[in-house]
Amino acid sequence: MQTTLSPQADPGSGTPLVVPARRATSGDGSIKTVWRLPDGNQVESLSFTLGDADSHATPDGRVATPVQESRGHVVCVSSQAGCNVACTFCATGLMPMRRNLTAEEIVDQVRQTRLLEERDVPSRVIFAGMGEPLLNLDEVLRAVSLLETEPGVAHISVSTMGVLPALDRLAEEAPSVDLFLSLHATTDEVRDRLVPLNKANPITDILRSAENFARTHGRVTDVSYLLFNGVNDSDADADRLVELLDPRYFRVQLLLWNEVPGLPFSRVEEDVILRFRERLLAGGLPTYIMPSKAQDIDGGCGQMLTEAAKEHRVARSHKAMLPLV
Ligand SMILES: C[S@@+](CC[C@H](N)C(=O)[O-])C[C@H]1O[C@@H](n2cnc3c(N)ncnc32)[C@H](O)[C@@H]1O
Ligand code: SF4
Repeated sequence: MQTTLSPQADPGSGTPLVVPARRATSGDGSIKTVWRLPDGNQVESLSFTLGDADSHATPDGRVATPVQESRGHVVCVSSQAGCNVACTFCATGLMPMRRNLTAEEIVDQVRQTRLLEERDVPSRVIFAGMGEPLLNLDEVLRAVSLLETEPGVAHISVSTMGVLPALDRLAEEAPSVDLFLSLHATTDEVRDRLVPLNKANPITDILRSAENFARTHGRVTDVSYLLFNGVNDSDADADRLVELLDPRYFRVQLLLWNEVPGLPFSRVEEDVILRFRERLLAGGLPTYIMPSKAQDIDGGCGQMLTEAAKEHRVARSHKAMLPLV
């Protein structure tokens, strides 16, 4: 269900920096909001609940919730309007990079979500909406310190493609943050084609930095792995992942791709993701499947702003760059 909203001022905290332009509620209860920024740019956030049904067994029989130890309400915020990393599978990557968000605009996505939604305050905020947080690190670090004192926010996570040396700076300056590293490939050859900044930040380098992050913080790093049909879903990929990741420092969250029309990828079937998970578990690597949220309302980052994406699809020529499948 999608609704168009008029901007509303919040009498409690002055004029909001982000105002809801559109909202859509999924059958699974997730809510996607398109926020209008003061200069007219737009970004998206997603709020959802993690429950027991979203938990998965680890190799030793323990149960791990997908977003570290947090259950409850999660708000996924944007840190940039657009993203110039231009990952070849991502709707946001198809858009032009407009600008970095300020720390206040990032935090206001959480505050305004709390005001709009009649549910508990978010227990976790995750920087996994539009944009690459490490390419807006100063503002993201300021936002993290503001969120640390925000009512009800118990956990803060940053999801990144891995940008060096910004990742090392995040480890040093944000000890409260949990890290999600978006890996999505087990060889540089494949990752170069999925994530253009891999050429400057190859797998070995970002994993070394992420391992250091986990050691420094005393918490495991979650490695996000999106499965693409015929691209990165083989048994050999699973075995390479086991070789690459030390289970003392990493665990894997497997994800299904939200289809973005026009992009040359396809989502794997459920039996493939289950087989892949079993192979990682057999190799001793803690692994869980992150349930897809908001499938019925274009839940993937940037997907509600796909009109903008379509305009720029031809100009960015992803297909020409990427004869992957
Ligand atoms: C949108 S990104 C934002 C944070 C950061 N830029 C990153 O890439 O980790 C958050 C996660 O969503 C994933 N993602 C992007 N497009 C997706 C899609 N269409 N379906 C599922 N996940 C997607 C990314 O790979 C990443 O793991
Ligand atoms: S996946 Fe992340 S880094 Fe890549 S284009 Fe999308 S938002 Fe940017």
